[in-house]
Amino acid sequence: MSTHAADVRPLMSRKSGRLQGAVVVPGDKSISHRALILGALAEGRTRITGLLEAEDILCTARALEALGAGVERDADGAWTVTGRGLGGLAAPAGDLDFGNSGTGARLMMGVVAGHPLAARFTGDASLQKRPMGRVLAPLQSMGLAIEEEGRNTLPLTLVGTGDLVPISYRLPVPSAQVKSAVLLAGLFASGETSVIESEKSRDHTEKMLRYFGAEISVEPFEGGLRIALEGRRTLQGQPVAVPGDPSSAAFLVAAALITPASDILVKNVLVNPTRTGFYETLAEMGADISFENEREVSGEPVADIRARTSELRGVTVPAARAPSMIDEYPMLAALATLAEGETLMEGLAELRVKESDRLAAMVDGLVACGAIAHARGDTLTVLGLPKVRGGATIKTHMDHRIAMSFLVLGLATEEPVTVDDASMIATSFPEFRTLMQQVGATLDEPGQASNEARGKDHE
Ligand SMILES: O=C(O)C1=C[C@@H](OP(=O)(O)O)[C@@H](O)[C@H](O)C1
Ligand SMILES: C=C(OP(=O)(O)O)C(=O)O
Repeated sequence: MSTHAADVRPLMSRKSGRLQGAVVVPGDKSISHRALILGALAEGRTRITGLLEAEDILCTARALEALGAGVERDADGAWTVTGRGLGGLAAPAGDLDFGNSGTGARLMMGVVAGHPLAARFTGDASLQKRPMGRVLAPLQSMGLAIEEEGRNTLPLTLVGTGDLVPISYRLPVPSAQVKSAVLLAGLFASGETSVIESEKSRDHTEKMLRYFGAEISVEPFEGGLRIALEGRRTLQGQPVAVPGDPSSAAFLVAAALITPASDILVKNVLVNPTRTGFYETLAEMGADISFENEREVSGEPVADIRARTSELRGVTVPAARAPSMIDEYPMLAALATLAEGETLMEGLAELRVKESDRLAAMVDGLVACGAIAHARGDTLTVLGLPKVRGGATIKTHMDHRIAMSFLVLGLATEEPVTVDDASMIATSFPEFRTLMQQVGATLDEPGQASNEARGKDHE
């Protein structure tokens, strides 16, 4: 059971002046999970530079180690994974604990499915509420067995097999995690496994599989895409340089837009088009942002993102854009409170099954801050105001993105914004507070700010 309740740490942000500077955000979370996993399934060694050293990723690293892969942090900060080859992982001695990470748990289900071993998957209180049926259903049709039959949430004991059968699977939900779990399982099945998606979701698994030597094709299919993988092909360990996470960069960019006279450069950010919906939306809202120094790193497009203070206007964000900015809606919703007019965000059903129900958490928190927001079905509407009051303590529900989004909003509200627990930020972006402070943002523990103020009164 998680000991999370004991570590709860509130954090407060206050109206900030000019933010400026150049920062480097930590490595992309999605690519980091995949580099560790493919490294473990490959022959030979995979050296990873820029790996995100956050809780979600460390959980995946520990799970792979428990399954027999070699995972080590080198003295220079790079990580080396010693692969066991396809099908070479072994039964773990204890539970595989994925903490707060949906990606880690779901991708690793595809890996365990292809090995003749049993593993008990578990996670924290948030992860234990999240739906796993979306991954278990296709994996079961390939041959995975579940000890707790009929159960779709963790903890679960999964029993894999050396005899997976390939499937052709049409994604019922737009999810890169489901797509990736099926493709990873497909590595172990003899013949072609294919996944059909109607909206293109992040494609890091496909790209990295190809890079490690898998036989994989991606073709247009009935208005969407069909990804086909030939099973039982050896993967070869490769060097991987992980670029900065655009989902983490989003918080710094957003902070620059809503604080006066700000100018921030976030360097070395992944700008794969399956991940840049937030930046596209910001441009439509009139934000002063630009991609500079565009280049390619390990087969992924990378750029430095510059953001300056901007007058934003409300826009309609179409449902088709949701997969490419799925984790950025909390931040966008917070920004929309300060844009002129209405922002309508459509097609957000998936937000209800993230680390928290993000639609509900955003509406509740925004309304508590004096903003105007409501959710109807899978649409979120926010009406911008010239000023937002703030002055609330936000319930973050063990959700890192809710915590970071409200801390950014608090830099521009009239009164400070407190989040009830900032500890979950460590799951994806442990350097958040340091980097925000480095560019000039005012973030402190709630008691700390009032002590400082009191100290000043006596000076
Ligand atoms: O594949 C991935 O790395 C991810 C996919 C997305 O989840 P879904 O697959 O549930 O959309 C995203 O929200 C998550 O942060 C990372
Ligand atoms: C949804 C997220 O991650 P995961 O699904 O891996 O928990 C996220 O980081 O916003």
